[in-house]
Amino acid sequence: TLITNDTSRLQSSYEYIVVGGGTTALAVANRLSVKHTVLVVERGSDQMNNDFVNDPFTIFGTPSACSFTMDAPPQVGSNGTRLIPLTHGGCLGGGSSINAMMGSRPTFAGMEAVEALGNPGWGWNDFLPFMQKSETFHPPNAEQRADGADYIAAVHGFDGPVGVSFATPFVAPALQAAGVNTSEIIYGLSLSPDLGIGFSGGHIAHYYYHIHFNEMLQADRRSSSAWSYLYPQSQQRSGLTVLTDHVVDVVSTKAGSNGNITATGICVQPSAGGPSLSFNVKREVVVSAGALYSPSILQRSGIGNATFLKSLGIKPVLDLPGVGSNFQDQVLLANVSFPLSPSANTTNVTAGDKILLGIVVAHATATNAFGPNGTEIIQAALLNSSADFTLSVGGIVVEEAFSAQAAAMANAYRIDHPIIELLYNPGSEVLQAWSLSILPLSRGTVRINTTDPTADPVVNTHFLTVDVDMQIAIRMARGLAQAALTPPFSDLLTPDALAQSNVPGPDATDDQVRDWVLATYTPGTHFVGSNSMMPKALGSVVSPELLVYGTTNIRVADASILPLSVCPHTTLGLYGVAEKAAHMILQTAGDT
Ligand SMILES: Cc1cc2nc3c(=O)[nH]c(=O)nc-3n(C[C@H](O)[C@H](O)[C@H](O)COP(=O)(O)OP(=O)(O)OC[C@H]3O[C@@H](n4cnc5c(N)ncnc54)[C@H](O)[C@@H]3O)c2cc1C
Repeated sequence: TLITNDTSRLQSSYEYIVVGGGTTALAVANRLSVKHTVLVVERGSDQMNNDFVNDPFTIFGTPSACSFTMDAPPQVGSNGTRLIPLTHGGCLGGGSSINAMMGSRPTFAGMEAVEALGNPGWGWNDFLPFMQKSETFHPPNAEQRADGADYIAAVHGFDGPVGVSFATPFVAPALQAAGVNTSEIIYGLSLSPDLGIGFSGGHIAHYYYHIHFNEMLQADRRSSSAWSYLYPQSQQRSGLTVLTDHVVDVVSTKAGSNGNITATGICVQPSAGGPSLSFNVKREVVVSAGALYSPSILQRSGIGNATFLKSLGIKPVLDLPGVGSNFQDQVLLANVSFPLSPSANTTNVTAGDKILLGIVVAHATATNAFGPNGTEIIQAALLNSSADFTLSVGGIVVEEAFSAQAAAMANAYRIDHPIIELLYNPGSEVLQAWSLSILPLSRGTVRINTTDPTADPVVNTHFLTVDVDMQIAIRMARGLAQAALTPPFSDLLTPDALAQSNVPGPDATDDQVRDWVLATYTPGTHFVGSNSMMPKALGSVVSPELLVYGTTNIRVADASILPLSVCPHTTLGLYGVAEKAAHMILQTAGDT
């Protein structure tokens, strides 16, 4: 594999061009380049030898050469005042080179909802084999099993590129045990044998991570898509060229006789500035720049809302109003730290210097979180939600997109999709409990405001603008307070830990909790949906084959295609998307 930032080493034409060198992109490129020439173009740099990026125990959130943040402007869902930071990965590996490596998957109920939105072939049973193809799962060893880890072999893969394993040794067994027991009490849940079984029903689980812990494979290294699909000796491809430090400006197209358009290549420029240059494509262009950037590339290429594009001086080649709409993310209550009791200051609780996030997690269903009628309460709230605000801001482009998604979500909750994730983090001075909403209904937009390819798009998140999302966020905050007051987790904290944390106590009114949520929440950083896969009549962008509607050979393969936020954490699901995308592309090429 040739990885370079020097364009003089490149050919002028490739069979496939992959736009972006991130999580999904490198997996797609790996599979296509077994038999075909492939060019990957990544805006960021190659950080292969950067130990800070590779080390899975680097303190999460520390800025790195791969970590970038843009701000969403203040809006209703942020009290009209706060900027909302949108952090993303910007080197080879993309988000997988900076993320917290928590290895969850979408659920059975979630993938059924995706399929029900007009996407045959995307239900759990069809999708699972693609997730399995991507992974080498490392079963827990005797020591980890003794501490509570378990797995179900039938749902895993054992010879894919991505290393997935429990931490070795278990990070902080005493905290994990406390987190399990407290979550059992708060949500009435029990320990699952494996969090990747598409679980129906809420559960508690010990997290596994996308980390190569295995000495034979790669010891203690982040299993980013770069370290899984690109760098290892076993993954070298003579047909694969990766151009770094170059930003893709547009996909060049020509019109066909039947009204469809066909990609002929791409136009790129050095990320640091300089003259543009073009590459031709013989077969397909795969846009994989992530949910924040893929819509921008389509928009610059003249694919999007024609009126909007004209307002920026861009000649529309395809009027596809859904490009950049249906953007969504979960809401994370993460500014929550509880002071550690001095008596609990042991590495069994604090994890010493090997801190990983979310070492134990509870996935609560609506019934677990809202009581015996929880599912009916949330279903009614979803089905009675008004589309007016979301339609007015462009979060959806046709009203039916909102009702169809609300109905698919309501059905997922009927099956028993989780609604809240509660997770516990170790630490030497404080312990953290965080809470993540999983399946929001609020929808935002990603739109360029300039044709400069190096500029960030404007992302209007519109988080928490649909009331059901706020109801869930309030329940999330209540769960955090309960955790701080419920033994055995509370036994690890100082007696005044809840007051010190600023989390509203049990006596706070819903209005007080709402205010705290609006002042405190951050994005889950699992951005999806901005080029959604749904029927075109719902104002969507790609078909179930991931082809951009109205094109013969432009596919999108990244988090932007997910119409719903069905993954508690996205990465392992996105490797499934990548494997499925590559399979469909190779089918079109007649290779499978
Ligand atoms: C801080 C953080 C923590 C997270 N923690 C977890 C976790 O614990 N577990 C989990 O499963 N998920 C986690 N995620 C989410 C997960 O990492 C992302 O959802 C996933 O990486 C997105 O993959 P993608 O392929 O859609 O896009 P990305 O991986 O973002 O790849 C897009 C790539 O395209 C490049 N690009 C963009 N525009 C252009 C252009 N014009 N030209 C060329 N290149 C371009 C970008 O530089 C980037 O490398 C986290 C994310 C963040 C940001």
